[in-house]
Parts: sequence; C-alpha cells; structure tokens
Amino acid sequence: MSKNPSQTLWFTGLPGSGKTTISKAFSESLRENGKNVCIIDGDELRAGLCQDLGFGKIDRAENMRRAAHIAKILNLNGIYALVAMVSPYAEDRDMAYEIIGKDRCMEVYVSTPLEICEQRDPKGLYARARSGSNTLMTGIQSPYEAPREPSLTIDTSREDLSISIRNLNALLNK
Ligand SMILES: Nc1ncnc2c1ncn2[C@@H]1O[C@H](COP(=O)(O)OS(=O)(=O)O)[C@@H](OP(=O)(O)O)[C@H]1O
Ligand SMILES: Nc1ncnc2c1ncn2[C@@H]1O[C@H](COP(=O)(O)OP(=O)(O)O)[C@@H](O)[C@H]1O
Repeated sequence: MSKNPSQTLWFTGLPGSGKTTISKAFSESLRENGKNVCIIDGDELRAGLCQDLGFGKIDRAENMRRAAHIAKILNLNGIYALVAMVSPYAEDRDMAYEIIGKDRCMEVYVSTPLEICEQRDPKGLYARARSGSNTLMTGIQSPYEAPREPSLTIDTSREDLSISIRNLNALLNK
C-alpha cells in the first residue's frame, strides 16, 4: 500500500522528451501493483476533447484546465491519473495543481535537453518548426518554463527507463 496521498503525477517536458513513454511504462507498473490508473496524454486530448484548442498561451491554459479537472474526477474515484502534457507555463501548472489539490499532485519534470528532443523528432515537428511551417513550437518559437522544485526529474538521455520507473515507485511510496 502506498503511504503517499498523491494520485496525480503530472509529467511536464518538451515535445519528444519521453513523457508518453514513461507514463505508459509507469501505468503498467502501477497496474501490476493492483492500482487503477488512467493516462491523460496531451496528444490524445487534442485529438478529441480539446480539438478546438491551438498552441497559443490562452489555449494551452484551457487545455491544462480541462486535463486538471479530469485528473481530479479520476482521483476522487480512486484512480491514479498520469498526465503527460508539455504544460510549458509555470502559472498554468500551478493552476492545474490547485484544481486537483496540491496534496494530491506531484510534478515530474522530464528534463531531456532540447538538442536530444530535436534529434529524436519522431513526429517531424521540430523540423517543421525550423522550416517555418509549424509555428509556436515549444522550445523553438514558444517558451518552456522548467519547474523550479519538481518532485522528481527524469532526463531520458541519461537515465534508463527501468531506473525512471523505480524512482517513480519510490516517490509514491515515500
Ligand atoms: N507548436 C507545438 N508546440 C508543442 N507541441 C506541439 C505543437 N504542435 C504540435 N504539437 C504536438 O502536440 C503535443 C503537445 O500537446 P499538449 O497538449 O501536451 O501541449 S500543451 O500542454 O497544451 O502545451 C506534443 O506532443 P508530445 O510530443 O507528446 O509532447 C506535440 O506532438
Ligand atoms: N527513456 C528513453 N530513452 C531513450 N529514448 C526514449 C526514452 N523515452 C522516450 N524515448 C524516445 O523519445 C521519443 C519521444 O518519446 P515520447 O514518449 O513520445 O515523448 P513525449 O511524449 O514527451 O513527446 C520516442 O522516439 C521515444 O522512443
């Protein structure tokens, strides 16, 4: 049994930093330990519930507000929420943690450097941003404000996925 009341882990980091990969692997680990868990992924939200939103500052805030309310509902029903969103603005992350409840929420900073994310570029978004056909790309034309005091930092260019999962389990069992 986890002693920690936190039921939302909010993964923030640049596109391509590894948020989706980590949250999927961690959800499997939680399920193996008998937990109910749901991933809230920015890409999936934007394909449906948030398809009306773009990448300007106001729309990103609204995107996070909606995700935070989903996480809150899940938590109130005993379900862990793993949120994997770029969530680049510190004030919007704070707003989200207020909605969920600060005592229920932990921030995980996926700190993989921009150069590495840009080399990976699995969706070709950075290349499109550099050529000018994708504007407002986080890390290129749009800012990313790194968390100041995350509960955990994961740099996927330096740390094996299995170590990250071990550290996440340790965080929840603190
Ligand atoms: N301009 C721009 N900036 C950032 N991201 C972009 C952009 N255009 C498309 N994408 C793709 O959208 C995914 C980010 O969506 P999020 O909802 O997580 O972003 S945010 O939290 O509202 O900032 C993000 O997914 P991940 O790569 O999984 O992070 C990108 O694939
Ligand atoms: N721990 C890791 N080590 C090496 N590569 C990784 C790791 N995690 C993710 N990747 C790679 O980085 C790319 C982006 O990962 P993804 O999880 O989709 O990131 P995000 O959700 O932050 O955009 C993928 O090509 C993935 O294979």
